[in-house]
Amino acid sequence: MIELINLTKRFAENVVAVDHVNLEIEDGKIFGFLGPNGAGKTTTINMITGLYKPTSGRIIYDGMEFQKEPIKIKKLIGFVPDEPFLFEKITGISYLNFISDVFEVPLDERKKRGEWLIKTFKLENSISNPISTYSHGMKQKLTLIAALIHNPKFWILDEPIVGLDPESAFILKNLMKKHVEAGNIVFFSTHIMEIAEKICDEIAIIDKGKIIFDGSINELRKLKGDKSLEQIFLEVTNSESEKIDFSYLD
Ligand SMILES: Nc1ncnc2c1ncn2[C@@H]1O[C@H](COP(=O)(O)OP(=O)(O)OP(=O)(O)O)[C@@H](O)[C@H]1O
Repeated sequence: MIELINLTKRFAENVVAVDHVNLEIEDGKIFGFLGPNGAGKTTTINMITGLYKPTSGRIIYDGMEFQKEPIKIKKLIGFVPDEPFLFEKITGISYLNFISDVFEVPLDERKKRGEWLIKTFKLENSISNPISTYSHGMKQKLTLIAALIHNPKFWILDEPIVGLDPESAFILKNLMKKHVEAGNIVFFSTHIMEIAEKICDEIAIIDKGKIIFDGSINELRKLKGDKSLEQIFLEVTNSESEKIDFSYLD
């Protein structure tokens, strides 16, 4: 379980990116984190993966306080950031070996799991090439493989589907489902409402740093009527998109 208690990040006196966020993510759930641009998704994800120190509040993984046991918890996390940091000069396989060393993945395990992931994401022909020669999507896939190579319980993925081709997106969605079937947790942010609608057991919508909805999509529909998630999202985030005068383009 992941618990966020009054989690807050203030970047400046008047910039509260994440404002007293309270969330509970149970084992066995795919949790979708939605919100408009600048809502606080990446800031929240950066705090729960240890990249940012919260201004206040608590982050608890399976009863362990993140601030007290960061190393132990980080070993349980597979993190895909919104902008991958990769070493361009080394090869894909050297990068995976480096990450496996950091996470102390035994040789036979990294070989088995690594080879399977490389094959599944169709990177066999490029894994021995320098990362600088990879396309954006190939870098995204390598980042995913590196995040999953130590078989972490908690997958924390910031916009993981952006940049993936339809086949890779399909594979990732199935990996996510399998992962939670085994009692683990997938926490991911997305702007793609169809994906959230299809695969999430639970969602939270954040807007201007505050959680404005937390529950299942069915619960959201009960509150807001039987509309598409996109319509409900635009409504609850007070989007003014319906007021845009597209006739300007005629
Ligand atoms: N390092 C920073 N310094 C100052 N302000 C920041 C910093 N990082 C984020 N912010 C501000 O915090 C708020 C939340 O940003 P965040 O990146 O978390 O949004 P997001 O929901 O991930 O947006 P997007 O969907 O565009 O990726 C924004 O107002 C942003 O300008």
